[in-house]
Amino acid sequence: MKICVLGAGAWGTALAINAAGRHAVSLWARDEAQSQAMALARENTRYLPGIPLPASVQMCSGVVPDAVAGADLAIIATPMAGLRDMLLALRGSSCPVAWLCKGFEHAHGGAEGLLAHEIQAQVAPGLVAGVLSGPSFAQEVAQGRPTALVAASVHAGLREALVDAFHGPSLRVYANEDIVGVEVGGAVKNVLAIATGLADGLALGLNARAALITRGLAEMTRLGVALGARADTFMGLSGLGDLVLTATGDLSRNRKVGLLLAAGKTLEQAVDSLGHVAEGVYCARAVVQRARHLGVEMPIAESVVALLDGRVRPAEAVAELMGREPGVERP
Ligand SMILES: NC(=O)c1ccc[n+]([C@@H]2O[C@H](COP(=O)([O-])OP(=O)(O)OC[C@H]3O[C@@H](n4cnc5c(N)ncnc54)[C@H](O)[C@@H]3O)[C@@H](O)[C@H]2O)c1
Ligand SMILES: O=P(O)(O)OC[C@H](O)CO
Repeated sequence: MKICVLGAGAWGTALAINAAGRHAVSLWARDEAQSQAMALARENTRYLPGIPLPASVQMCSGVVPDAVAGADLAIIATPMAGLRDMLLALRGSSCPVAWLCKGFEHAHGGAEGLLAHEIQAQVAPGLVAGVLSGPSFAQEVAQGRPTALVAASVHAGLREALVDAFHGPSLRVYANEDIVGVEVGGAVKNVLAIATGLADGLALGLNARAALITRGLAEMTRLGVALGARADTFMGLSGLGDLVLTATGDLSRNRKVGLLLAAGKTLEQAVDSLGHVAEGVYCARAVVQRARHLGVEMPIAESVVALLDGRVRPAEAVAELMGREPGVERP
């Protein structure tokens, strides 16, 4: 199969490396200089240092439709901020497309922040498209360490193409029809990982971490179901699986943001120090906005937004959550 990966950040590079032994893989970088440097060094020194780029991965840059010409599958590996433009560039293409981004689009003006498949329905409804998600740190996938992903789409052909493309000795790819649930899980876990990082940074203890993960899963499920997802999707890889990984794994950029805020860094300092995107920072407001619109209660996500907006300090966010009225346990 010919696979074109659009975006040479950590995750696009890792998946290109993983698939290279089994498929013809090209890796597109928007910055031509970065593309040339990677072709020369056979390494992504900026986003995935220390991991060799197989000789068979072809680096490219330039016009997107030219890059995907002749490909059997295009993978959009940009952050959510780049997805709309990428889909616009691919509008009219007959190549099946999957995105890897996890978030809601940053809400602009009065408009609501959209999930990836909602953006696609708006700007490129004719594409055969879907998402590849699940608990996966780029570094581990690039090193060939065992990982399980989920391929979600309403198109059976796209789900099968993603399994054919990436299922292999170190990657298991499960198919799922519930694209809404898979995307909501991937987006909301990033916001919750900021909360867990914060709690761990404040040394609140393991009980607090477990409480945040469990009640966070309930928030994620409530929002997802209100948006049309199946509740059981949140018990799967893109729900509980990715939440546990991101909330507890120190490779997570979103968790790091929480840890840094707890250590007294400003949001700007925290984000600048990462060198990578932390999608939770950009989609937390959209999560809360969509939840409010649907009448869904998301107190943990609300606290994360208050913190990111500078309306409360870390200790105040915790006090606010603990001071809520007692309630009945339900998802
Ligand atoms: N890194 C991971 O472990 C991982 C795993 C699963 C999913 N994801 C998701 O994949 C997406 C990409 O993450 P990443 O880790 O590769 O990010 P990264 O920060 O490592 O790299 C981002 C890449 O996108 C490019 N980029 C940035 N803004 C862009 C824009 N507006 N338009 C086009 N290109 C742009 C950058 O030049 C860079 O090549 C995110 O949504 C992330 O949540 C990441
Ligand atoms: O580093 P993070 O927090 O963006 O998380 C990376 C992946 O989404 C984990 O599945």
